[in-house]
Amino acid sequence: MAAKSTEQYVNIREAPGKGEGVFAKRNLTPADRVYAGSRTAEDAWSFFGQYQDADLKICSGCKVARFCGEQCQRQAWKKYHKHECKIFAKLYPKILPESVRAIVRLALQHKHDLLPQGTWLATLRLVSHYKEFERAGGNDLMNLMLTAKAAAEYSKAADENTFLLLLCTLKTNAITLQTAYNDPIGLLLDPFLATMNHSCDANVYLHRPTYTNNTGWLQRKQTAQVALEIMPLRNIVEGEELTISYIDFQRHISERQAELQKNYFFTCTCAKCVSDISVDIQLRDSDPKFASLQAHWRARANEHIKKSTNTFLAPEPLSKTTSTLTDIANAMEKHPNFSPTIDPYNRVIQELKLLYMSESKACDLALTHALKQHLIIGPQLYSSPIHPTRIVNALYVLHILALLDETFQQNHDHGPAIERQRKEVEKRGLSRQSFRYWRIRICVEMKKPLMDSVAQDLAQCFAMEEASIGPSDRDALEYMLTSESIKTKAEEDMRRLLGVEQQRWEDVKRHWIM
Ligand SMILES: C[S@@+](CC[C@H](N)C(=O)[O-])C[C@H]1O[C@@H](n2cnc3c(N)ncnc32)[C@H](O)[C@@H]1O
Repeated sequence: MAAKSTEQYVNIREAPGKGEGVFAKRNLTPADRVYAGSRTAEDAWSFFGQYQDADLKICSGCKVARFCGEQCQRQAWKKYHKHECKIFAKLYPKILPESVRAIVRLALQHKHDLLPQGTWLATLRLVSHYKEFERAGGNDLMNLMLTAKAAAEYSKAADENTFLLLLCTLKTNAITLQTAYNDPIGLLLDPFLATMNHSCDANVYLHRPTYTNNTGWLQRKQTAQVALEIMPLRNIVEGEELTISYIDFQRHISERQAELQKNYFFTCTCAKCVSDISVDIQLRDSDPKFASLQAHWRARANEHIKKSTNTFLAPEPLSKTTSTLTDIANAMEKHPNFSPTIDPYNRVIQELKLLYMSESKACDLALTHALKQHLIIGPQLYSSPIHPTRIVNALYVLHILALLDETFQQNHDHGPAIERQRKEVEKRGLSRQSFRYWRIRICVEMKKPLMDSVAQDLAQCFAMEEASIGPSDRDALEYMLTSESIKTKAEEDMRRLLGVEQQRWEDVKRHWIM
Protein backbone atom coordinates (compact mmCIF):
# COMPACT_ATOMS: atom_id res chain seq x y z
CA MET A 1 0.00 0.00 0.00
CA ALA A 2 1.33 3.38 -0.96
CA ALA A 3 1.45 5.98 1.81
CA LYS A 4 -1.18 8.69 1.98
CA SER A 5 1.09 11.42 0.70
CA THR A 6 1.74 9.32 -2.37
CA GLU A 7 -1.95 8.72 -3.04
CA GLN A 8 -2.63 12.44 -3.25
CA TYR A 9 -0.32 12.67 -6.23
CA VAL A 10 -0.35 9.39 -8.12
CA ASN A 11 -2.27 6.21 -8.70
CA ILE A 12 -1.41 2.80 -10.05
CA ARG A 13 -3.37 1.63 -13.07
CA GLU A 14 -2.99 -0.23 -16.30
CA ALA A 15 -0.36 1.19 -18.62
CA PRO A 16 -1.28 -0.07 -22.10
CA GLY A 17 1.29 -2.57 -23.36
CA LYS A 18 3.36 -2.38 -20.17
CA GLY A 19 1.28 -4.06 -17.44
CA GLU A 20 0.66 -1.64 -14.58
CA GLY A 21 2.21 1.78 -14.16
CA VAL A 22 2.18 4.88 -11.95
CA PHE A 23 0.23 7.92 -13.19
CA ALA A 24 -0.05 11.55 -12.05
CA LYS A 25 -3.41 12.35 -10.46
CA ARG A 26 -2.74 16.06 -10.88
CA ASN A 27 -0.19 18.39 -12.43
CA LEU A 28 3.19 17.98 -10.75
CA THR A 29 6.26 20.21 -10.58
CA PRO A 30 9.81 19.49 -9.38
CA ALA A 31 8.76 20.97 -6.02
CA ASP A 32 6.17 18.24 -5.38
CA ARG A 33 7.41 15.70 -2.88
CA VAL A 34 5.55 12.80 -4.43
CA TYR A 35 6.70 10.01 -2.24
CA ALA A 36 8.57 10.75 0.90
CA GLY A 37 10.22 8.41 3.33
CA SER A 38 7.14 8.04 5.46
CA ARG A 39 6.64 4.37 4.85
CA THR A 40 7.74 1.70 7.23
CA ALA A 41 10.02 -1.21 6.52
CA GLU A 42 6.90 -3.39 6.48
CA ASP A 43 6.13 -2.15 2.98
CA ALA A 44 9.55 -2.40 1.44
CA TRP A 45 12.37 -4.81 1.73
CA SER A 46 15.89 -3.49 1.55
CA PHE A 47 19.26 -5.13 1.45
CA PHE A 48 22.33 -3.13 2.23
CA GLY A 49 25.13 -5.00 0.68
CA GLN A 50 27.82 -2.87 -0.76
CA TYR A 51 28.34 0.13 1.42
CA GLN A 52 32.03 -0.08 2.12
CA ASP A 53 32.29 2.86 4.49
CA ALA A 54 35.35 2.48 6.69
CA ASP A 55 33.33 3.54 9.72
CA LEU A 56 30.99 0.60 9.46
CA LYS A 57 31.26 -2.17 11.98
CA ILE A 58 31.90 -5.59 10.47
CA CYS A 59 30.30 -8.61 12.07
CA SER A 60 33.11 -10.49 13.84
CA GLY A 61 31.31 -13.79 13.25
CA CYS A 62 30.96 -13.82 9.43
CA LYS A 63 33.21 -10.86 8.51
CA VAL A 64 30.72 -10.02 5.76
CA ALA A 65 27.74 -8.12 7.17
CA ARG A 66 28.30 -4.48 8.10
CA PHE A 67 26.44 -2.33 10.58
CA CYS A 68 26.41 1.33 11.43
CA GLY A 69 26.74 0.71 15.15
CA GLU A 70 26.03 -1.62 18.02
CA GLN A 71 22.33 -0.84 18.21
CA CYS A 72 21.95 -1.47 14.50
CA GLN A 73 23.85 -4.73 14.86
CA ARG A 74 21.66 -5.88 17.76
CA GLN A 75 18.48 -5.15 15.80
CA ALA A 76 19.81 -6.82 12.66
CA TRP A 77 20.80 -9.88 14.64
CA LYS A 78 17.23 -10.39 15.79
CA LYS A 79 15.64 -9.48 12.47
CA TYR A 80 17.78 -11.60 10.16
CA HIS A 81 21.48 -11.86 10.84
CA LYS A 82 21.42 -14.71 13.38
CA HIS A 83 20.20 -17.00 10.61
CA GLU A 84 22.59 -15.94 7.86
CA CYS A 85 25.74 -15.29 9.94
CA LYS A 86 26.79 -18.92 10.19
CA ILE A 87 26.19 -19.48 6.48
CA PHE A 88 28.39 -16.54 5.51
CA ALA A 89 31.03 -17.50 8.13
CA LYS A 90 31.31 -21.04 6.77
CA LEU A 91 31.99 -19.70 3.28
CA TYR A 92 34.41 -16.96 4.27
CA PRO A 93 36.81 -15.83 2.68
CA LYS A 94 34.46 -16.52 -0.23
CA ILE A 95 31.69 -13.93 -0.19
CA LEU A 96 28.44 -14.68 -1.95
CA PRO A 97 27.43 -12.04 -4.52
CA GLU A 98 25.08 -9.32 -3.36
CA SER A 99 22.01 -10.69 -5.16
CA VAL A 100 22.49 -14.13 -3.61
CA ARG A 101 22.88 -12.74 -0.11
CA ALA A 102 19.76 -10.67 -0.72
CA ILE A 103 17.53 -13.62 -1.71
CA VAL A 104 18.99 -15.84 1.01
CA ARG A 105 18.17 -13.19 3.61
CA LEU A 106 14.66 -12.76 2.25
CA ALA A 107 13.98 -16.51 2.27
CA LEU A 108 15.48 -16.98 5.73
CA GLN A 109 13.33 -14.17 7.11
CA HIS A 110 10.26 -15.81 5.60
CA LYS A 111 11.19 -19.26 6.89
CA HIS A 112 11.65 -17.98 10.43
CA ASP A 113 8.49 -15.84 10.42
CA LEU A 114 10.49 -12.64 10.60
CA LEU A 115 8.94 -11.07 7.53
CA PRO A 116 5.40 -9.66 7.46
CA GLN A 117 3.28 -12.04 5.41
CA GLY A 118 2.12 -9.10 3.26
CA THR A 119 5.69 -8.28 2.16
CA TRP A 120 6.37 -11.87 1.18
CA LEU A 121 3.15 -12.19 -0.81
CA ALA A 122 3.59 -8.78 -2.46
CA THR A 123 7.12 -9.81 -3.48
CA LEU A 124 5.89 -13.06 -5.03
CA ARG A 125 3.20 -11.17 -6.97
CA LEU A 126 5.68 -8.87 -8.71
CA VAL A 127 6.43 -9.33 -12.40
CA SER A 128 9.35 -11.77 -12.45
CA HIS A 129 9.66 -12.78 -16.12
CA TYR A 130 10.37 -16.24 -14.76
CA LYS A 131 8.92 -17.89 -17.89
CA GLU A 132 10.73 -15.50 -20.26
CA PHE A 133 14.07 -16.18 -18.57
CA GLU A 134 13.39 -19.89 -18.98
CA ARG A 135 12.42 -19.50 -22.62
CA ALA A 136 15.46 -17.30 -23.38
CA GLY A 137 17.76 -20.07 -22.08
CA GLY A 138 21.47 -19.67 -22.75
CA ASN A 139 24.14 -18.56 -20.32
CA ASP A 140 21.90 -16.15 -18.46
CA LEU A 141 19.46 -18.88 -17.51
CA MET A 142 22.31 -21.24 -16.66
CA ASN A 143 23.79 -18.63 -14.29
CA LEU A 144 20.43 -17.94 -12.67
CA MET A 145 19.82 -21.66 -12.13
CA LEU A 146 23.28 -22.23 -10.68
CA THR A 147 22.85 -19.25 -8.38
CA ALA A 148 19.44 -20.49 -7.22
CA LYS A 149 20.89 -23.95 -6.61
CA ALA A 150 23.75 -22.50 -4.58
CA ALA A 151 21.38 -20.32 -2.55
CA ALA A 152 19.18 -23.37 -1.77
CA GLU A 153 22.13 -25.56 -0.81
CA TYR A 154 23.88 -23.02 1.38
CA SER A 155 20.83 -21.71 3.18
CA LYS A 156 18.27 -24.57 3.15
CA ALA A 157 15.74 -21.75 3.42
CA ALA A 158 13.74 -22.59 0.30
CA ASP A 159 13.87 -24.89 -2.70
CA GLU A 160 15.68 -24.13 -5.96
CA ASN A 161 12.52 -23.09 -7.79
CA THR A 162 11.57 -20.56 -5.13
CA PHE A 163 15.07 -19.13 -5.25
CA LEU A 164 14.95 -18.96 -9.04
CA LEU A 165 11.67 -17.04 -8.81
CA LEU A 166 13.13 -14.68 -6.18
CA LEU A 167 16.21 -14.11 -8.29
CA CYS A 168 14.16 -13.26 -11.40
CA THR A 169 11.95 -10.98 -9.27
CA LEU A 170 14.99 -9.21 -7.86
CA LYS A 171 16.51 -8.78 -11.32
CA THR A 172 13.31 -7.29 -12.74
CA ASN A 173 12.28 -5.07 -9.86
CA ALA A 174 15.11 -4.23 -7.47
CA ILE A 175 16.45 -0.71 -7.44
CA THR A 176 20.07 -0.02 -6.66
CA LEU A 177 20.14 2.42 -3.80
CA GLN A 178 22.75 5.08 -4.23
CA THR A 179 24.11 7.88 -2.15
CA ALA A 180 23.54 11.37 -3.50
CA TYR A 181 26.95 10.98 -5.10
CA ASN A 182 25.81 7.92 -7.05
CA ASP A 183 27.81 5.43 -4.99
CA PRO A 184 25.93 2.15 -4.63
CA ILE A 185 24.69 1.27 -1.14
CA GLY A 186 22.49 -1.74 -1.68
CA LEU A 187 19.25 -3.02 -3.18
CA LEU A 188 15.67 -2.03 -2.53
CA LEU A 189 12.71 -4.16 -3.46
CA ASP A 190 9.65 -2.02 -2.92
CA PRO A 191 6.29 -3.22 -4.27
CA PHE A 192 5.15 0.34 -5.00
CA LEU A 193 8.34 1.53 -6.72
CA ALA A 194 8.41 -1.75 -8.61
CA THR A 195 5.28 -0.66 -10.49
CA MET A 196 7.17 2.20 -12.12
CA ASN A 197 7.86 1.63 -15.79
CA HIS A 198 10.89 2.64 -17.78
CA SER A 199 11.49 5.48 -20.21
CA CYS A 200 14.82 6.53 -21.76
CA ASP A 201 13.57 10.07 -21.22
CA ALA A 202 12.41 9.53 -17.64
CA ASN A 203 10.42 12.30 -15.98
CA VAL A 204 11.23 11.39 -12.38
CA TYR A 205 14.27 10.32 -10.44
CA LEU A 206 14.52 8.53 -7.13
CA HIS A 207 16.16 11.08 -4.93
CA ARG A 208 17.97 10.25 -1.75
CA PRO A 209 18.64 13.06 0.66
CA THR A 210 22.26 14.14 0.96
CA TYR A 211 22.88 12.81 4.36
CA THR A 212 22.97 9.45 2.70
CA ASN A 213 26.62 10.31 2.22
CA ASN A 214 27.42 9.78 5.84
CA THR A 215 26.03 7.72 8.62
CA GLY A 216 22.90 9.85 8.67
CA TRP A 217 21.44 7.46 6.12
CA LEU A 218 22.12 4.51 8.30
CA GLN A 219 20.68 6.23 11.34
CA ARG A 220 17.55 6.96 9.37
CA LYS A 221 17.35 3.32 8.39
CA GLN A 222 17.46 2.28 12.03
CA THR A 223 14.16 4.01 12.53
CA ALA A 224 12.83 1.75 9.78
CA GLN A 225 12.16 4.57 7.35
CA VAL A 226 12.98 4.24 3.71
CA ALA A 227 14.23 7.70 2.89
CA LEU A 228 13.51 7.89 -0.78
CA GLU A 229 11.66 10.56 -2.70
CA ILE A 230 10.28 10.61 -6.20
CA MET A 231 11.64 13.79 -7.65
CA PRO A 232 9.90 15.15 -10.76
CA LEU A 233 12.63 16.25 -13.15
CA ARG A 234 10.24 18.56 -14.98
CA ASN A 235 6.58 19.53 -14.95
CA ILE A 236 4.30 16.51 -15.36
CA VAL A 237 0.68 16.91 -16.43
CA GLU A 238 -2.30 15.16 -14.89
CA GLY A 239 -2.74 11.70 -16.41
CA GLU A 240 0.89 11.44 -17.57
CA GLU A 241 2.81 8.33 -16.60
CA LEU A 242 5.70 8.68 -14.14
CA THR A 243 8.74 6.88 -15.45
CA ILE A 244 12.25 6.14 -14.26
CA SER A 245 15.20 4.94 -16.30
CA TYR A 246 16.26 1.32 -15.71
CA ILE A 247 19.44 1.69 -17.75
CA ASP A 248 22.09 4.17 -18.81
CA PHE A 249 19.90 6.34 -21.05
CA GLN A 250 22.83 8.06 -22.81
CA ARG A 251 23.91 4.93 -24.67
CA HIS A 252 23.18 4.41 -28.33
CA ILE A 253 19.63 3.35 -29.19
CA SER A 254 20.74 -0.10 -30.39
CA GLU A 255 22.52 -0.84 -27.10
CA ARG A 256 19.62 0.47 -25.00
CA GLN A 257 17.08 -1.63 -26.89
CA ALA A 258 19.24 -4.74 -26.64
CA GLU A 259 19.74 -4.33 -22.89
CA LEU A 260 16.05 -3.70 -22.17
CA GLN A 261 15.04 -6.69 -24.24
CA LYS A 262 17.60 -8.99 -22.63
CA ASN A 263 17.01 -8.02 -19.00
CA TYR A 264 13.42 -6.72 -18.94
CA PHE A 265 11.83 -8.37 -21.98
CA PHE A 266 10.32 -5.33 -23.69
CA THR A 267 10.98 -2.94 -26.54
CA CYS A 268 11.02 0.66 -25.41
CA THR A 269 8.79 2.96 -27.46
CA CYS A 270 9.39 6.19 -25.53
CA ALA A 271 9.64 9.47 -27.46
CA LYS A 272 13.45 9.43 -27.21
CA CYS A 273 13.65 5.93 -28.69
CA VAL A 274 11.27 6.80 -31.52
CA SER A 275 13.28 9.91 -32.36
CA ASP A 276 16.68 8.17 -31.97
CA ILE A 277 15.59 5.35 -34.28
CA SER A 278 14.55 7.75 -37.04
CA VAL A 279 17.76 9.84 -36.63
CA ASP A 280 19.81 6.65 -36.79
CA ILE A 281 18.08 5.43 -39.95
CA GLN A 282 18.45 8.85 -41.58
CA LEU A 283 22.14 9.01 -40.66
CA ARG A 284 22.84 5.56 -42.08
CA ASP A 285 21.15 6.61 -45.34
CA SER A 286 22.61 10.09 -45.65
CA ASP A 287 26.08 9.67 -44.13
CA PRO A 288 26.95 5.98 -43.82
CA LYS A 289 30.61 6.87 -43.25
CA PHE A 290 29.84 8.89 -40.12
CA ALA A 291 27.41 6.23 -38.90
CA SER A 292 30.11 3.57 -39.12
CA LEU A 293 32.67 5.89 -37.53
CA GLN A 294 30.31 6.34 -34.58
CA ALA A 295 29.92 2.57 -34.29
CA HIS A 296 33.71 2.22 -34.32
CA TRP A 297 34.12 4.84 -31.52
CA ARG A 298 31.49 3.08 -29.46
CA ALA A 299 33.01 -0.36 -29.87
CA ARG A 300 36.51 0.87 -28.91
CA ALA A 301 35.21 2.90 -25.97
CA ASN A 302 33.12 -0.02 -24.69
CA GLU A 303 36.09 -2.36 -24.89
CA HIS A 304 38.49 -0.08 -23.04
CA ILE A 305 36.02 1.21 -20.43
CA LYS A 306 35.15 -2.41 -19.69
CA LYS A 307 38.80 -3.29 -19.26
CA SER A 308 39.37 -0.43 -16.88
CA THR A 309 36.26 -1.02 -14.75
CA ASN A 310 35.83 -4.79 -14.74
CA THR A 311 38.21 -6.24 -12.19
CA PHE A 312 37.65 -9.77 -13.48
CA LEU A 313 39.19 -8.94 -16.84
CA ALA A 314 42.95 -8.65 -17.12
CA PRO A 315 43.42 -4.93 -16.51
CA GLU A 316 45.27 -3.06 -19.21
CA PRO A 317 47.94 -0.50 -18.28
CA LEU A 318 46.44 2.80 -17.28
CA SER A 319 48.41 4.72 -19.88
CA LYS A 320 46.96 2.51 -22.62
CA THR A 321 43.38 3.13 -21.47
CA THR A 322 43.84 6.86 -21.11
CA SER A 323 45.62 7.26 -24.44
CA THR A 324 42.99 5.20 -26.29
CA LEU A 325 40.10 7.07 -24.68
CA THR A 326 41.83 10.41 -25.33
CA ASP A 327 42.25 9.45 -28.99
CA ILE A 328 38.53 8.69 -29.23
CA ALA A 329 37.55 11.98 -27.55
CA ASN A 330 39.92 13.98 -29.80
CA ALA A 331 38.68 12.27 -32.95
CA MET A 332 35.09 12.96 -31.97
CA GLU A 333 35.73 16.61 -31.10
CA LYS A 334 37.53 17.22 -34.39
CA HIS A 335 34.84 15.73 -36.57
CA PRO A 336 32.70 18.38 -38.33
CA ASN A 337 29.50 16.50 -37.34
CA PHE A 338 30.49 16.40 -33.68
CA SER A 339 27.84 16.91 -31.04
CA PRO A 340 28.57 16.39 -27.31
CA THR A 341 25.49 14.21 -26.99
CA ILE A 342 26.77 11.54 -29.36
CA ASP A 343 27.55 8.34 -27.49
CA PRO A 344 30.28 7.48 -26.37
CA TYR A 345 31.56 11.04 -25.88
CA ASN A 346 30.18 11.59 -22.36
CA ARG A 347 31.14 8.11 -21.21
CA VAL A 348 34.69 8.57 -22.48
CA ILE A 349 35.05 11.97 -20.79
CA GLN A 350 33.59 10.56 -17.56
CA GLU A 351 36.01 7.64 -17.56
CA LEU A 352 39.00 9.89 -18.26
CA LYS A 353 37.93 12.23 -15.45
CA LEU A 354 37.75 9.37 -12.97
CA LEU A 355 40.99 7.77 -14.12
CA TYR A 356 42.91 11.04 -13.94
CA MET A 357 41.53 11.84 -10.52
CA SER A 358 41.68 8.49 -8.79
CA GLU A 359 44.45 6.58 -10.54
CA SER A 360 46.87 9.21 -11.80
CA LYS A 361 46.13 11.85 -9.14
CA ALA A 362 46.25 14.39 -11.96
CA CYS A 363 43.78 17.06 -10.83
CA ASP A 364 44.56 19.36 -13.74
CA LEU A 365 43.53 16.79 -16.34
CA ALA A 366 40.60 15.60 -14.24
CA LEU A 367 39.43 19.21 -14.01
CA THR A 368 39.41 19.75 -17.77
CA HIS A 369 37.28 16.65 -18.27
CA ALA A 370 34.98 17.47 -15.35
CA LEU A 371 34.44 20.96 -16.80
CA LYS A 372 33.67 19.56 -20.24
CA GLN A 373 31.03 17.38 -18.66
CA HIS A 374 29.56 20.19 -16.62
CA LEU A 375 29.63 23.03 -19.14
CA ILE A 376 29.49 21.38 -22.54
CA ILE A 377 27.89 17.95 -22.28
CA GLY A 378 25.51 18.22 -19.30
CA PRO A 379 23.33 21.09 -20.51
CA GLN A 380 22.75 19.33 -23.85
CA LEU A 381 22.44 15.76 -22.65
CA TYR A 382 20.17 16.21 -19.64
CA SER A 383 16.99 18.09 -20.38
CA SER A 384 16.48 18.89 -16.70
CA PRO A 385 18.81 21.31 -14.87
CA ILE A 386 18.24 19.31 -11.70
CA HIS A 387 19.13 15.95 -13.14
CA PRO A 388 21.10 14.27 -10.33
CA THR A 389 23.99 13.36 -12.62
CA ARG A 390 24.43 17.03 -13.49
CA ILE A 391 24.49 17.81 -9.80
CA VAL A 392 27.09 15.19 -9.01
CA ASN A 393 29.22 16.38 -11.94
CA ALA A 394 29.00 20.00 -10.76
CA LEU A 395 30.05 19.01 -7.24
CA TYR A 396 32.97 17.11 -8.73
CA VAL A 397 34.13 20.24 -10.57
CA LEU A 398 33.77 22.31 -7.42
CA HIS A 399 35.82 19.88 -5.36
CA ILE A 400 38.71 19.95 -7.80
CA LEU A 401 38.51 23.73 -8.19
CA ALA A 402 38.57 24.11 -4.40
CA LEU A 403 41.59 21.87 -4.08
CA LEU A 404 43.51 23.76 -6.73
CA ASP A 405 42.30 27.18 -5.58
CA GLU A 406 43.70 26.57 -2.10
CA THR A 407 47.19 26.18 -3.53
CA PHE A 408 47.18 29.92 -4.20
CA GLN A 409 47.52 30.34 -0.46
CA GLN A 410 50.78 29.89 1.36
CA ASN A 411 49.45 27.69 4.12
CA HIS A 412 47.84 24.89 2.19
CA ASP A 413 49.13 21.40 2.81
CA HIS A 414 48.38 19.63 -0.46
CA GLY A 415 51.97 19.12 -1.51
CA PRO A 416 54.01 20.16 -4.52
CA ALA A 417 52.23 17.88 -7.01
CA ILE A 418 48.89 19.68 -6.60
CA GLU A 419 50.65 23.05 -6.69
CA ARG A 420 52.27 22.05 -10.00
CA GLN A 421 48.93 20.93 -11.38
CA ARG A 422 47.31 24.23 -10.45
CA LYS A 423 50.12 26.07 -12.23
CA GLU A 424 49.50 23.89 -15.26
CA VAL A 425 45.81 24.87 -15.28
CA GLU A 426 46.82 28.52 -14.93
CA LYS A 427 49.29 28.20 -17.78
CA ARG A 428 46.58 26.76 -19.99
CA GLY A 429 44.23 29.63 -19.35
CA LEU A 430 42.48 29.85 -16.00
CA SER A 431 43.76 32.79 -13.93
CA ARG A 432 43.32 33.00 -10.17
CA GLN A 433 40.42 35.37 -10.54
CA SER A 434 38.77 33.05 -13.04
CA PHE A 435 39.18 30.10 -10.66
CA ARG A 436 37.19 32.00 -8.09
CA TYR A 437 34.68 33.33 -10.59
CA TRP A 438 33.81 29.83 -11.75
CA ARG A 439 33.61 28.45 -8.24
CA ILE A 440 31.04 31.08 -7.35
CA ARG A 441 29.13 30.98 -10.60
CA ILE A 442 28.68 27.22 -10.59
CA CYS A 443 27.40 27.31 -7.00
CA VAL A 444 24.95 30.12 -7.73
CA GLU A 445 23.65 28.61 -10.98
CA MET A 446 23.21 25.12 -9.55
CA LYS A 447 21.49 26.39 -6.41
CA LYS A 448 18.75 28.28 -8.24
CA PRO A 449 16.69 25.43 -9.75
CA LEU A 450 17.36 23.15 -6.79
CA MET A 451 15.85 25.65 -4.36
CA ASP A 452 12.57 25.28 -6.27
CA SER A 453 12.64 21.49 -6.17
CA VAL A 454 12.24 18.59 -3.79
CA ALA A 455 16.01 18.35 -3.59
CA GLN A 456 16.62 21.40 -1.47
CA ASP A 457 19.13 19.38 0.49
CA LEU A 458 21.27 19.31 -2.65
CA ALA A 459 20.99 23.09 -2.91
CA GLN A 460 22.53 23.02 0.56
CA CYS A 461 25.57 21.23 -0.86
CA PHE A 462 26.16 24.16 -3.21
CA ALA A 463 25.48 26.68 -0.46
CA MET A 464 28.14 24.94 1.62
CA GLU A 465 30.57 24.99 -1.29
CA GLU A 466 29.89 28.67 -1.77
CA ALA A 467 30.41 29.41 1.92
CA SER A 468 33.74 27.59 1.82
CA ILE A 469 35.04 29.93 -0.87
CA GLY A 470 35.53 32.93 1.41
CA PRO A 471 36.35 35.69 1.89
CA SER A 472 33.24 36.16 3.95
CA ASP A 473 33.00 39.48 2.22
CA ARG A 474 29.82 38.86 0.17
CA ASP A 475 30.19 42.11 -1.72
CA ALA A 476 33.43 40.98 -3.34
CA LEU A 477 31.75 37.77 -4.50
CA GLU A 478 28.69 39.63 -5.76
CA TYR A 479 30.95 42.03 -7.63
CA MET A 480 32.76 39.18 -9.34
CA LEU A 481 29.49 37.73 -10.57
CA THR A 482 28.00 40.98 -11.79
CA SER A 483 31.07 42.62 -13.32
CA GLU A 484 30.86 42.24 -17.09
CA SER A 485 34.63 42.54 -17.54
CA ILE A 486 35.40 39.78 -15.01
CA LYS A 487 32.73 37.60 -16.61
CA THR A 488 34.05 38.12 -20.13
CA LYS A 489 37.62 37.38 -19.05
CA ALA A 490 36.58 34.28 -17.05
CA GLU A 491 34.57 32.89 -19.97
CA GLU A 492 37.44 33.49 -22.35
CA ASP A 493 39.85 31.80 -19.91
CA MET A 494 37.52 28.83 -19.76
CA ARG A 495 37.25 28.61 -23.53
CA ARG A 496 41.04 28.48 -23.79
CA LEU A 497 41.38 25.90 -21.03
CA LEU A 498 38.85 23.63 -22.72
CA GLY A 499 40.36 24.22 -26.16
CA VAL A 500 37.03 25.08 -27.79
CA GLU A 501 37.01 27.21 -30.92
CA GLN A 502 35.24 30.56 -30.75
CA GLN A 503 32.38 29.60 -33.03
CA ARG A 504 31.53 26.43 -31.14
CA TRP A 505 31.95 28.26 -27.85
CA GLU A 506 28.98 30.50 -28.62
CA ASP A 507 26.89 27.38 -29.07
CA VAL A 508 28.21 25.93 -25.79
CA LYS A 509 27.29 29.15 -23.96
CA ARG A 510 23.80 29.22 -25.41
CA HIS A 511 23.08 25.84 -23.85
CA TRP A 512 24.64 26.25 -20.46
CA ILE A 513 23.26 29.64 -19.49
CA MET A 514 20.31 28.70 -17.33
C1 LIG B 1 9.60 -3.22 -12.50
S1 LIG B 1 8.38 -3.80 -13.55
C2 LIG B 1 7.40 -2.39 -13.83
C3 LIG B 1 5.95 -2.59 -13.48
C4 LIG B 1 5.17 -3.52 -14.35
N1 LIG B 1 4.69 -2.83 -15.53
C5 LIG B 1 4.02 -4.15 -13.62
O1 LIG B 1 2.96 -4.36 -14.22
O2 LIG B 1 4.16 -4.49 -12.44
C6 LIG B 1 9.31 -3.99 -14.99
C7 LIG B 1 8.58 -4.63 -16.13
O3 LIG B 1 7.55 -3.77 -16.59
C8 LIG B 1 7.46 -3.80 -18.01
N2 LIG B 1 7.87 -2.48 -18.54
C9 LIG B 1 8.54 -1.49 -17.88
N3 LIG B 1 8.69 -0.41 -18.66
C10 LIG B 1 8.15 -0.71 -19.85
C11 LIG B 1 8.01 0.00 -21.09
N4 LIG B 1 8.49 1.23 -21.23
N5 LIG B 1 7.38 -0.62 -22.10
C12 LIG B 1 6.89 -1.88 -21.97
N6 LIG B 1 6.98 -2.60 -20.83
C13 LIG B 1 7.60 -2.03 -19.78
C14 LIG B 1 8.46 -4.86 -18.46
O4 LIG B 1 7.81 -6.08 -18.53
C15 LIG B 1 9.46 -4.85 -17.32
O5 LIG B 1 10.20 -6.03 -17.23
